[in-house]
Amino acid sequence: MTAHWPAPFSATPLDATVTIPASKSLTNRYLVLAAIADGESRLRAPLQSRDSDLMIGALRALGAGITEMPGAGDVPDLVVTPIPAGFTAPAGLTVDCGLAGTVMRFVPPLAALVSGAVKFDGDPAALVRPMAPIVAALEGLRVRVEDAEDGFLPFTVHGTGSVDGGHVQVDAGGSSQFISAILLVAARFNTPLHLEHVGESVPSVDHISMTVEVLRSLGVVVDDSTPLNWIVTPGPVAAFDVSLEQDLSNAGPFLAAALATRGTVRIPNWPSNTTQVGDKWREILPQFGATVTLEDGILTVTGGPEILGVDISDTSELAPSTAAIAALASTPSQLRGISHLRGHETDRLAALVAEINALGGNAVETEDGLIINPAPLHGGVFHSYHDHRMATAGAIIGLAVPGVEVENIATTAKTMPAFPAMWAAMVAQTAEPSSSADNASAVEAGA
Ligand SMILES: O=C(O)C1=C[C@@H](OP(=O)(O)O)[C@@H](O)[C@H](O)C1
Ligand SMILES: C=C(OP(=O)(O)O)C(=O)O
Repeated sequence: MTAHWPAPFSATPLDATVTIPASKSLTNRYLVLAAIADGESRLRAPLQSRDSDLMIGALRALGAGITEMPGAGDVPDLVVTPIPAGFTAPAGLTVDCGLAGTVMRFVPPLAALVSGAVKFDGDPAALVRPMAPIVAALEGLRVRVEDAEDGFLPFTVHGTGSVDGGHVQVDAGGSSQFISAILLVAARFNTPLHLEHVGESVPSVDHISMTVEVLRSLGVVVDDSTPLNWIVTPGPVAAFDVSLEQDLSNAGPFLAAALATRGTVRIPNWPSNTTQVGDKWREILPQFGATVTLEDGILTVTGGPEILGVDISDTSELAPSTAAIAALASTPSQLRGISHLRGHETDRLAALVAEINALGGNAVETEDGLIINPAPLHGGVFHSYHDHRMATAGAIIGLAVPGVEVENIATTAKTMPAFPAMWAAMVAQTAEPSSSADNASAVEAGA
């Protein structure tokens, strides 16, 4: 059994500069689109992590050529040649989705565009994540999906090499990825796709906007003028050469560190214009009493003298970090509109309540989120549930509460394998202020 990770505690305010690896959501979208583009594409400084590795493995298995090439920095670029026309999946192919929502939702519609049977499987925790709407959408597009009656992985997609579009209804109340998945490949359908959401409200709508914006940037015509309806016109996906933005959602724990220690954390190269939901930290953190500035591309967050409670909706994948900050606040917080977190890497609402309360906190689950009341926290084990954002939530709390140990910190490899080293280096910058410039580059290198 791996030892628990003693979360670094900082009795003094941090003063640190951190650079974050590339966005998971952008890397995995661009990888899928490169696999169906009209020529060779290049991803510069992409994410290197378990989720991106799983996507690369899936796309290679489906016929795409993906090669590492030296990049401008430490991270190699990826050069992608698209899936050849008429590709047939090798007999017995199983795609390992791990625990990656972007792989288990985005790749099955792509498998429908090649010939042959492709089985999708994943980690034990992946086998309880909702998949029924993807299966229903594929079946609505007249794609045969085998063993999918229970609405979960594993199942097998029987592709015929082409998909006709048409009007498809999908209930994306459980995940925005059900919409993104179909939209991403729809330009390669034979006829226009009209995708319509039916059901309760769609979560994580920023991620759907990201999908639409990325598609448009590659010449795909998407009409989203009617709310909850998307029409995609068949046509080429233009081959591309993109530099990936850093992951602004994964910036969250580092920015939260400024609040947890009443210190300052700076992130250079913050994009001035982005589709990432993580840009919302600029709205969220001031509500907790932090000062946030964006000048010359440097995002600077300084924690206030105390953390104020918040009442906030639709934090999507930012919710675990937001809850961790709320657990350190001096007034109550309510997080709303995140019931779908029950279908993320784990049931995040139950997990956050269990782990915050195990440290002496006072968190309760509501129908659509969490209420977190102020309470003095103490040290103890913070369990991760194989969830990278649970692990980083434990790290945030551990900065302010001595004696927190995070179980399975290695699960951060899902989107940020260097997290433990980056976190230690961030804390070390403050411990040795005279060498802060050196430490800044160590953090940037993820050393
Ligand atoms: O499309 C994407 O890249 C994502 C969409 C969101 O999923 P949900 O809509 O299931 O929240 C988000 O939480 C996930 O981390 C990434
Ligand atoms: C929900 C998340 O991931 P996934 O892409 O696996 O859905 C997440 O990263 O917070």
